[in-house]
This record gives sequence, C-alpha cells and structure tokens, in this order.
Amino acid sequence: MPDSGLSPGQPSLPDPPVTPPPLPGPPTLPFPPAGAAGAGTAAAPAGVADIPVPVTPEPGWIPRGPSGLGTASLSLARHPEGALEAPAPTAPAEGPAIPGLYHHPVAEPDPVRVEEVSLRIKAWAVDEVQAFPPEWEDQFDGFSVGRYMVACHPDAPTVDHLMAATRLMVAENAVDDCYCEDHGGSPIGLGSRLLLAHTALDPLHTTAEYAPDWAESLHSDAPRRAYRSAMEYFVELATPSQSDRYRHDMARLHLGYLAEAAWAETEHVPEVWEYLAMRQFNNFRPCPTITDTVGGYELPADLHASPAMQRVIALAGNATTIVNDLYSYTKEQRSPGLHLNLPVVIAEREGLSEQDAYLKAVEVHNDLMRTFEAEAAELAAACPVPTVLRFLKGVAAWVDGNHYWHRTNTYRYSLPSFW
Ligand SMILES: CC(C)=CCC/C(C)=C(\C)COP(=O)(O)OP(=O)(O)O
Ligand SMILES: [Mg+2]
Repeated sequence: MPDSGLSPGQPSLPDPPVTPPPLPGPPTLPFPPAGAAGAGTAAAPAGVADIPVPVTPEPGWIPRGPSGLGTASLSLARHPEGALEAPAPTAPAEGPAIPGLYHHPVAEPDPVRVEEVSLRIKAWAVDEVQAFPPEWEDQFDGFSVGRYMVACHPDAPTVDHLMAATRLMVAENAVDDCYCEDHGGSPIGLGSRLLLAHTALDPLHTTAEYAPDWAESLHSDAPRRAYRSAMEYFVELATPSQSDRYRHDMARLHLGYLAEAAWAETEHVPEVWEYLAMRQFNNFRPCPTITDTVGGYELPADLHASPAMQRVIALAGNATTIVNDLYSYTKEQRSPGLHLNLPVVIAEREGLSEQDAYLKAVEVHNDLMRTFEAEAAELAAACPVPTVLRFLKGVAAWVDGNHYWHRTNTYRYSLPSFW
C-alpha cells in the first residue's frame, strides 16, 4: 500500500478489489473520425460504452457517527433520529443541452450506484471532514456529486473506487468555494491559503519541532480537512506515480486560481488567448486524469507523460472547462462584479454582443472537442497499448459525463435565452 506521508487519523478503508474489467479485444479507434458528426448531438464514441463494468457488491455500509473531541456539535444534515439522508433519488435527469454544442449523450448513470455514492459522500463530508455548515446542505445536495461521478466513471470496478473520485471532487469544490469564490473566498491572501492547503496533498517534510504545527493546520478549516482526508483515501488506491500525477495537476489548478485572482483584484480583462491559458490551468484536468486509478488500473507514467497524451489530456480538460463557462454563464452573470468566463471575455475584448460572444464561445468549445477526438484517435492508432486505449476511453467518458452533469444540473445552472 503506498504511503501518503500524511498522519493517519481516519479509519482505513477495506482493501478494495482492484481487478480491472477485461480490456477490449483488438485495439479499435475509440472515437469516430473527426467531423463525422455535425454540431450538436453526436453518437457516443464506439468503445467507451463497451467496457464492462463489474459491480462488486459491498458489505452493508453503516454511516459512522462523528468521532473525536467536539465533533458532536459539528454533526450536520441529520434527522432527529440521527440517520443521514442522501439527496432524494430523482427521476431521470432533465435539462436542455446548449443548442449547437458538440457533445455525446450518455446513458443515465446507474441509480443504485448514484444512491450509494450520494449517501456515503454526505456521511464523509459531514462526519469525517465537516466540509460544510448546515446552511449549505441544500447546495451540497443540489450539486449532485454522486450522479456526477457515477456518470463520469462508468468503468469504476467498485463503489470504493467511485468514492475516491467523489471525495476529491468535493474537496476541490470546497477549496474553490471557500478560498476563491462565493462562500467566503477572495483574491486577497489566496496564494498563502492555496499553498498551505496544497501541503494537505503534497506533505511538508520538516523537522520534529515544526511538523506538529503543520499537521494540526490540516484540520483547521474545511478545505484542508477535505483535501487531507480525500488524498489519504486516494493514495491508498493509487500507485505512487498516480498520486504524484494528481499532485502535479493540482499544482497546475492552484496556479490557475492565482492568475484568475490576480486579474479579479485589478479588474483586468485579459485577451481571449490569455483567458484560455488561465482556464487551461483553472481546469477540470485533475478529474479526468485519475480515470485509471478510479478504473482500477494504471496508465504507466512514461505513456502519460508523452507529448501526444499530454496534448490530448489538455484538449479534453479545456473542452470540459469551457462547457462549464457556457452552462454557468447565467449564474456568473448574476454574481457580483464581472465574473470572467469565455463568452464574457470574447464580448469585452472582441466587441461582440453578449449573444454573438456566447455563440462564438460555443464554436471554440466545438473546435476543442473535435481536435481532442481527432488527436485521441491518432494516438490510439499510433500506440494501441491496452492501457492507453482504456485511458483515452476513460477521458472521453469523463468529458461526456461532465457534459451530462452540467446539462442536467438545473439546480445550479440555466441557459441564457439566445436562441
Ligand atoms: C473540480 C475541479 C478540479 C474544479 C477546478 C476548477 C473549477 C472550479 C471549475 C472548472 C469550475 O468552474 P467554476 O469555478 O466556474 O464553477 P461554477 O461555474 O461555479 O460551477
Ligand atoms: Mg463557471
């Protein structure tokens, strides 16, 4: 079991079965040829849906109560009887897709898995890391993180694997909300907060005199508690190289947050290309790049580091992140001050109307998606190694699941009326 380097403090997970699902037979291109589908809905890439998903039944799971001094008063989201409640199961999710947005529809995520992950993630958030105060419970439920992660990782062999991704997603959002954005965040002092929180992922190695203060600091706010615990679970499942990949991607993310904050502080509107550069770092990338860990296999480090794979990952991450800019546009228009996103920056820097800028941003997204698919297909043909093929399929599945979640999260997002 790889060592996290973090002080233990949480009950250890049972050893999850990590037998990966059988790999596809003869290598096939996981994507349709570039341009095969027009704008808008496209057929799901052949192959992604073909990976079997063995569902390993897990022993009955009982939510743990809070433990440790003083945690009783931190118990949130409880009914008087003390039972945690997962967000109410919903009918198949609705929500319109952005007209003209190139995307692949996905099958409705397995409701049994969604229910189980939703229950377990809320217990973790409430009992283990106290990730949110009671008044944010509706927002936590409305985020639908269980549905998000089940949709993005259709090949996860067990719910434990899904939980690793789900905890990290909650922790990443706790940092974004509490340090950067609308739940007490601010550009002022952000660098210091992010660096100290980053040590929950990439531990401080120091002398015996100073180490205890650092270890204590990891329990001092919700973002650090969430990062520390989520990472501790993740390294139990990941190889050292997968953990290091994740740390690197998180450092990239934190660098992106800092550039966004620097512009917000001076109310600077960057050039479009500068915005795209910032958004390549302030990006979903750390989520699709754990697809192999969550799938129970490993893309070897040298194959992950190859320039062609790095380009495919960056293109996929950029497409997923511009999807966020488009679906969160009205939410961000309503927020105080000028919230940068691709349509806003195009409108400001290129002198377009809000509508024309939005439609141009849709085209930028579609270009990124098509280039991602074309280059992933080229890489699959040039390097038909089973782990490469499966990783590419996993990234494509994450891209599609991410679109599904944004489209269907009508609690959080709504479309502008440009059509
Ligand atoms: C989950 C993760 C790694 C997120 C990092 C970057 C991030 C917060 C996004 C890509 C989402 O963008 P945004 O902050 O604009 O989110 P909302 O629009 O508020 O949903
Ligand atoms: Mg957004």
